[in-house]
Amino acid sequence: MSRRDERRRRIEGAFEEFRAAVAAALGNASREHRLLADERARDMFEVMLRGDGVDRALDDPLLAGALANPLFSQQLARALVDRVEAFREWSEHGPDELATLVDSAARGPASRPHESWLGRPGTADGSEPVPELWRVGTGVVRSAPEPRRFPVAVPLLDHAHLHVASTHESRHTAEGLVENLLLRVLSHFQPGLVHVHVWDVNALTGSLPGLYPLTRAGLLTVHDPARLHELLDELSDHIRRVHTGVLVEGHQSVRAAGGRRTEPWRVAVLFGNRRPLREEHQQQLQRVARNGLAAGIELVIVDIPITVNSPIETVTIAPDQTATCTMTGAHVTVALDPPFPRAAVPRACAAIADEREARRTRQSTFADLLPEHLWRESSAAGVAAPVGYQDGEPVPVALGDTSPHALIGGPSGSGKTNFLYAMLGSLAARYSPDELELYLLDFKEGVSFAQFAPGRKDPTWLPHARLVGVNVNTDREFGVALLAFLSDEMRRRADAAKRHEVTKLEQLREEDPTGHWPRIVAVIDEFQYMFGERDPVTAQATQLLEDVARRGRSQGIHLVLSSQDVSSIQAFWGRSAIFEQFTVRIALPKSRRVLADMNDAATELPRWHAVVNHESGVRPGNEVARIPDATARGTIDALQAELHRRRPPDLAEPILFDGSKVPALATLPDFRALRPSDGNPTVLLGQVIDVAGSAAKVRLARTPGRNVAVLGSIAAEAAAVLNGAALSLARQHEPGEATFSVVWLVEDAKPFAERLCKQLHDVGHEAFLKDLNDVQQLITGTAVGISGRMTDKTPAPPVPHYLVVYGVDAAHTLLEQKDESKTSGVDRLRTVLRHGPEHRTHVLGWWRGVQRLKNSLSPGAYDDIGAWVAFDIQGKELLSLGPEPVLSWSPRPRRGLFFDRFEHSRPEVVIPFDTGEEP
Ligand SMILES: Nc1ncnc2c1ncn2[C@@H]1O[C@H](COP(=O)(O)OP(=O)(O)OP(=O)(O)O)[C@@H](O)[C@H]1O
Repeated sequence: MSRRDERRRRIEGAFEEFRAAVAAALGNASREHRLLADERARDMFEVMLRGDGVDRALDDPLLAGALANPLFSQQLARALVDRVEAFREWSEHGPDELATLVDSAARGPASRPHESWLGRPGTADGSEPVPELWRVGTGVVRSAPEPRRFPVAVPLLDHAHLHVASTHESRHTAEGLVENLLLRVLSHFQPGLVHVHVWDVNALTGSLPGLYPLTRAGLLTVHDPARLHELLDELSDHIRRVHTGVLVEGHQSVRAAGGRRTEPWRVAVLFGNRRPLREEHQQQLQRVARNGLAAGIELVIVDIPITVNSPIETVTIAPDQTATCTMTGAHVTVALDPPFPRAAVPRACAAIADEREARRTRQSTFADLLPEHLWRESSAAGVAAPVGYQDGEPVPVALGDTSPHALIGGPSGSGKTNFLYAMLGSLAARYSPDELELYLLDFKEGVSFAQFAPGRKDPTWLPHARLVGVNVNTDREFGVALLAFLSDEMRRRADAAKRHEVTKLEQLREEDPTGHWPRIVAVIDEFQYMFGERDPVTAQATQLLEDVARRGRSQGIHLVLSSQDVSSIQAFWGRSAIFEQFTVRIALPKSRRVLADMNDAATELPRWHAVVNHESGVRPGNEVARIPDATARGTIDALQAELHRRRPPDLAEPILFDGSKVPALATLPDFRALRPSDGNPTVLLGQVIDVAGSAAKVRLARTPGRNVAVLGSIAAEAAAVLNGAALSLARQHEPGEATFSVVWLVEDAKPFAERLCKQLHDVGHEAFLKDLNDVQQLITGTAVGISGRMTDKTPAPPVPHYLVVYGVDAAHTLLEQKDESKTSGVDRLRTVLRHGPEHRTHVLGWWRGVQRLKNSLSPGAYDDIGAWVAFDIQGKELLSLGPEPVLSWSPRPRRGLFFDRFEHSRPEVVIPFDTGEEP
């Protein structure tokens, strides 16, 4: 081998070595690199797997290779285990919990299989909670490791509208879904409680054919494709009417008003073609959607792109007929229930229509007005109750802040009293006496409200009644008294509200939850009597009526005025401030002027019907109702018996004001409250006309003028006042502490005087019966005694002395005679009248007329008679003794006019007492 070859071989060898060394080095690096790359690929795979979710990864074709690669099998296995773990809670409990939830929130036809209800009309009357959910199909969580099925249901009526979006391929599934839902709803409630409207942009007929039998019962209306505006107008009108009629302020929806539902639901189904509606329709539909739920309007919008600003549930149906809905979210695939059997649907609808017709033609009774459960409603926001029915639907009357007062008109015999009974019964059954108080006054000759107070035949009474006035037709003052009472109560409530820094009763009730703040409904039947004359009573009544009508609404005080003929009531129509407040108008057949001028609905009204209008009588507010018989036996009387039985044990009986009754002195609270005392005694002269039934009082102070005169020709009337006065004085003195001189100067009065003496003796007092023979001596003796005390510098304390004199004027001739000191009896009487009161000597005298009083006393002496009660004397005769308002007084049987110069600016009417057994 040459040296050259040798070197080459060595070089090559060295290179070989180098290459081997380099190769070895490079081989190491590449292995390292491969390992690193594998690790990184595994990490990235895991990130992808978990980031997008195992399910999506499993379905992703781009990842198919990676998923099959054994390199990643560990990561895949770990992610699958974790997924099962994550779903464990859901898989074990979720579907079952959902099933239970749907079961409880969607009772009966709302979720049960159709076999158990389809074809049987529903019974729910809306007073029970309405199902919150309605079943549409079965759902499954696509990604769950073990796909378990659960029922899917959506909220409807009162809770949410429904939007269904389908494709051309799935439209028939959408129609099936809508039909199923409508059948569930229609079959849950009593026929008539749900009305369906259908509008289809593409078809006059054709959509939802299975429901057509409902048309004949008026439960399905199919609208012309070209007339969507008519349907939308109808729905808008309905919302407005419900808002003014049934939704008294604060009632959030029709479901709150009056227990049993008073308004049917209206379900409007609109089928579109996936193109937007015209702009104006779009806007109107949005308005209906916004305000409809509270008014009982449910929109089912199919394939109309629209956004609405109110709760709405969306079901989206894919071309493969699977659906998703907003209720369950994007991960749940819903298999919608198949349509109910073709033949069964029209049969079921026919059954509903038949039942509805049967209900409509059936005469509704008083019992139908009553709720299933008594006394469940709250009057915080107002009161509402059905008063009758129209086509089987209840027609309510609502009184609240927005419809504060009601005016009822109807000629005699048209059923006004019956209407009032129906209304009062329906209200009293819903609201407990703690929620509602009734003040009932009847100016009719009859005694229509008497039955609400305890009577001899029927001792039960209506627990809500706080006052019942009957036979008040001649006492218009009682109307004034009631209005004055309401006005005072209104002020009391306003003050309480102010203290709590609120303005309305509803807020006051919230602020003062333990307070007793019921709504007050005051009914005045034949109220026009109050305004019958041009006199101070009418003036006062008008002023008070205006006060209560304007300000009662926010204090929960509501007036219901009824009359045979309201057309001529000046106080009413002449004062817009009054009648504008009477937004509820109820017109019975042939009534005039109760409704607005152009609204003649009452003329056509059949017997026993009423137009109920909550919009001040304008035509669109008309609702016609047939009023059931509420007067027959077993109606209002039976309800009253039941309510009476349930009354709270400490509830007082209503005050009964019976104009034909004579108040008994002995039982009068004001009389029983009298006790001996050191102060000035008070005489009770009769009962004034007020809500409390209080007595007319005169305080016998030790000042001039504290004598009392009775003026009139009838001894019995005079005696009722004088004896009542004397007996009330007797209660205020210990026996023997006062002297009573009882003098009869006319024969008619003798028995009354004798009886008074006996009654005074019976209670331990000294009473001296005197007559014409003794009168001169009595007057002289008394006058001399008084004069003596006046000159005496240190007189003994005076002994109270009451001279009860019947027929003072009869002694005039006798008293005109002068005695040895040249002083006449008339002068002595004057001394007694003038100076007696300061020395506790008071005259309670009867003069048989104003002229006789004037004749028997010198002119200045009239001033010494500070208080008087006049009976059969015309007002103008009394003008010399009292203020100008006496002029309007015309005497009436068993009523006196009372005036106390020290206390009154105007006289008051009094009812004389029954002071004990007749003589
Ligand atoms: N809805 C009704 N269904 C059956 N009978 C009725 C109905 N309404 C009233 N009646 C009967 O008609 C008669 C007259 O009714 P109601 O006394 O209510 O009339 P009114 O308008 O108050 O008459 P008036 O002013 O003369 O008393 C009564 O006998 C009553 O029972």
